[in-house]
Amino acid sequence: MTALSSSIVLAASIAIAFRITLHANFLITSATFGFAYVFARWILTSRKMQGIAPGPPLWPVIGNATHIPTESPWLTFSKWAQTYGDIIHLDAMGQPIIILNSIQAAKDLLDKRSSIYSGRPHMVMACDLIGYAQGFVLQPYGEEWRKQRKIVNQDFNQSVVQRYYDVQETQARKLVLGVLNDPSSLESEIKMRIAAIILEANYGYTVQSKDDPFYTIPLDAMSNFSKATAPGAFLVDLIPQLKNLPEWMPGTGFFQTAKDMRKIMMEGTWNPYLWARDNLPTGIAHTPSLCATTLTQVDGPLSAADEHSLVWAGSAVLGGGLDTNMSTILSFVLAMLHYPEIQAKARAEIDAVVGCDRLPSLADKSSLPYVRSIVTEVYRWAPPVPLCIPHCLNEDDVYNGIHLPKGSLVMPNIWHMTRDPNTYPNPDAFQPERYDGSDIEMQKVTDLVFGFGRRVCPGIHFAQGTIFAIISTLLATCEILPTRDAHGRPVIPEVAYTSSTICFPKNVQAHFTPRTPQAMSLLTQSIVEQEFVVN
Ligand code: HEM
Repeated sequence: MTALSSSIVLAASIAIAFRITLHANFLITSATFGFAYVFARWILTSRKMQGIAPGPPLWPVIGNATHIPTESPWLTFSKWAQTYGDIIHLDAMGQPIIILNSIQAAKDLLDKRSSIYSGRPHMVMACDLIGYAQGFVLQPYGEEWRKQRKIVNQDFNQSVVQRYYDVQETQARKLVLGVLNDPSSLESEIKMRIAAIILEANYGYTVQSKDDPFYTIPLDAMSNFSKATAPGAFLVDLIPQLKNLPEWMPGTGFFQTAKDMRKIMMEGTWNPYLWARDNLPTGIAHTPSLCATTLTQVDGPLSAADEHSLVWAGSAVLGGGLDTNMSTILSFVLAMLHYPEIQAKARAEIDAVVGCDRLPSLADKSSLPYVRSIVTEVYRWAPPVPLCIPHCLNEDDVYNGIHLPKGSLVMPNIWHMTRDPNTYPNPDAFQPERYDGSDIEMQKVTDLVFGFGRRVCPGIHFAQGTIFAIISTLLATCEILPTRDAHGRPVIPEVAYTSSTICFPKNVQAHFTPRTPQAMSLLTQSIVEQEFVVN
């Protein structure tokens, strides 16, 4: 029984006793027993007695509910590491949460014991009432999750992902032209171009404009996903029994909200897939794509079960790939505003390797170690998913003598790991030089930032293509400069982040100017050529 439910039982018994008799002695006796019960339970559930990891003091009933911060929790968990160590146990009204503050613990548990650490939390509103658990980000560890992961892996694994380089380069160039023409469009341009890459790779579909419903409806579905999974947003997640109430009952507006969100989710997930399925035989849907790979592997139509897996795998790619990539590019722009000298150094490398007569491409990646170091330093300096996506522990476990209870949410604090001053001296500084051009050192960062074990990000290689294409094109063709205030003074945004699972730097605005007239004409020319090829 959870602390919450046992305390409710206790409170109810006291209330009944109160009604039965008003005898003062009885009341005093009940109150004394009640207090003794709560106190005894508190002692029994104390950390030492349970053998659980250290953490802030546990209060009866609520546990650590009032200690868990809502603003940038990774910063508080990082500070707590000094007091409580690498593994912290929190209790949110009966829900155990384990924070892993060390690389060693994360690897020992999430990588090496991944057979029991690969679940995901179950959220009533998002999973049961709306249906988001059909996509594999929230799916429990099991057969359907495995099937969808396989579909994504076969299209985005390291050995085949080059097939999307053209799309990534083209959209990177369009993005740069877009911000050169209108720097105020930075955020919307990044979002649109990253979504365009994913929609091409998923469905062979070319986004027509920022109003295209194949682009806008999935975005609405993703924004609803964030709302539905925000901690504490829906009471039904705290009291799951509420989902059994009749829908006509006052106070059950969450049923209608769930229906509205479900409709948007279904449209955003199915419509682009149905377009791809219908347009593949006519050649209108481009290939290769994730859908084309699976659809062309069978003679005739897919079974309903296989079609379901394909549709939801595609949806998870968009869900997993859009905000993470967007956050990375915005953090890059922010870093370049704070460290302009790094732009100059990167350009010198690009000019020496690529020259001025062509644009950089993904084929140049292996010859541009400083640009690769910049990309890695962005991941380290501002990991887009600072607390990872929580894993769920499916069995009781013991690690270094610490009891880790079944059902715990396990959160590796990636932010803390990439700021460890022993590994990364002066960790707040953006210093691509710290890798000394070594890919082994850079990989140590990507090994953290893309998650752990069997749940590790399946889009890691695809993401790295998109990010490198955009960053190298921006560096090769533009000066990234601060905007100016009314008095002509440069405005450099402070380094501040939202508190969401995928965090974004706040208020990033910049001014972009072409480095040379030649850079501008190379960009325009490459788009014209690409459109000629496609048409
Ligand atoms: C900078 C870019 C990206 C970063 C930093 C990133 C990071 C992450 C992280 C930390 C996780 C959680 C891993 C875990 O639970 O241990 C994850 C999961 C996931 N990512 Fe990415 N990701 C990125 C781009 C992408 C892209 C482009 C795709 C599309 C192919 C993608 C698809 C997914 C999916 C589907 C999952 C859920 C995997 C599962 O639950 O089994 N991500 N990502």
